[in-house]
Amino acid sequence: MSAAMPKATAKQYWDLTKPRVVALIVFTALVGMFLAVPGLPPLRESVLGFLGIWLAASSAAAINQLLDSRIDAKMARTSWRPIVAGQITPTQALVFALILAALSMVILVVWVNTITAILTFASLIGYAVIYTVYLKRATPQNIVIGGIAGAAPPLLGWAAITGMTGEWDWPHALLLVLIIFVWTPPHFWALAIFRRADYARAMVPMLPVTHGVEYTRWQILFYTVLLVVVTILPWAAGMSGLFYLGGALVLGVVFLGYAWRLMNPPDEMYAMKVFNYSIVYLMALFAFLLLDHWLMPLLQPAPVMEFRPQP
Ligand code: HEM
Ligand SMILES: CC(C)=CCC/C(C)=C/CC/C(C)=C/COP(=O)(O)OP(=O)(O)O
Repeated sequence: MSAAMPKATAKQYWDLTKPRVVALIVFTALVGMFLAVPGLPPLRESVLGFLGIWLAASSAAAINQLLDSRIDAKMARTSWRPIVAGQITPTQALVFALILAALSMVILVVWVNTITAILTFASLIGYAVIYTVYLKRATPQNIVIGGIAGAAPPLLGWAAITGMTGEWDWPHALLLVLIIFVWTPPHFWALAIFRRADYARAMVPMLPVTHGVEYTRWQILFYTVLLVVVTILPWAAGMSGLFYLGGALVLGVVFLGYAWRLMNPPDEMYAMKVFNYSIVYLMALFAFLLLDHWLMPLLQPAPVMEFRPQP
């Protein structure tokens, strides 16, 4: 290895994959897997599907950092990242991301199914290329459109278990995608309000930069109301029970409280409180979906045995 080539550590490669974001992404994929069938999903498709989606999301995050390193260098929040800090070279990052993506595709095609591989690859391209290269730099609606890729994982998990067989219940899977899709704007714009100076310096047209903080707060409130409405749909569609509905409504009312308070916040840091809550919210909402899926059958009344007297 030449002197110019830094010796990157495992921790730096780990950071390249945005591990905490990806952890929540694969959790939503896991919930999609569990909701796809009654009882427990098959072990091979679950484990290898999970691994394939995790590798693809990690690869997408690494490509994002590779293509965004010039923007990341200009922002206080991201200037520590391994490519910006010179700990990992762009070539090393590219090779690493391509290995992860190739491993993911081999695992999904060989041991899971082709439709999951295709959808996962589309999500990878959607985030790493379409969002990062085009949308992020072009329009304040970047994260709304780009949010489709981040919202896809429950569908990927679902597809890993059912494939496109007769059991392929895509409308229910799409409800989970819709929830994350509508959740993304309040999640991201709360952070973007707090970090707007960073985005302005890096010339990234995020909503608080292009349309101001006041307008962004209204948009957050609008999407949070919409979020509470769409989180009722899994119950309305008969996919989840009252346990889920109760959890979703409590979580949703708290989120609405945060979004409402953000209209007139006590301090600058309040937007970060909303952002942090958005993460707890999504984690807890998907945990409710999962628990409800397991609890519902237990709460059903046992079938009444018909008693026939012996002749
Ligand atoms: C286009 C869609 C999205 C955008 C623009 C976005 C943006 C962001 C940004 C800028 C951060 C701060 C990251 C940092 O400082 O390193 C963040 C953090 C986070 N995001 Fe998102 N996000 C999106 C979608 C998602 C999705 C789909 C999930 C999971 C299902 C997610 C989960 C998280 C988590 C868990 C964190 C906290 C990471 C930490 O504490 O280090 N995000 N997001
Ligand atoms: C295959 C598959 C399931 C792909 C998932 C895609 C994925 C990893 C989505 C994460 C979304 C995210 C962190 C966006 C922020 O990017 P940013 O560039 O705006 O944020 P930054 O400024 O922190 O880099």
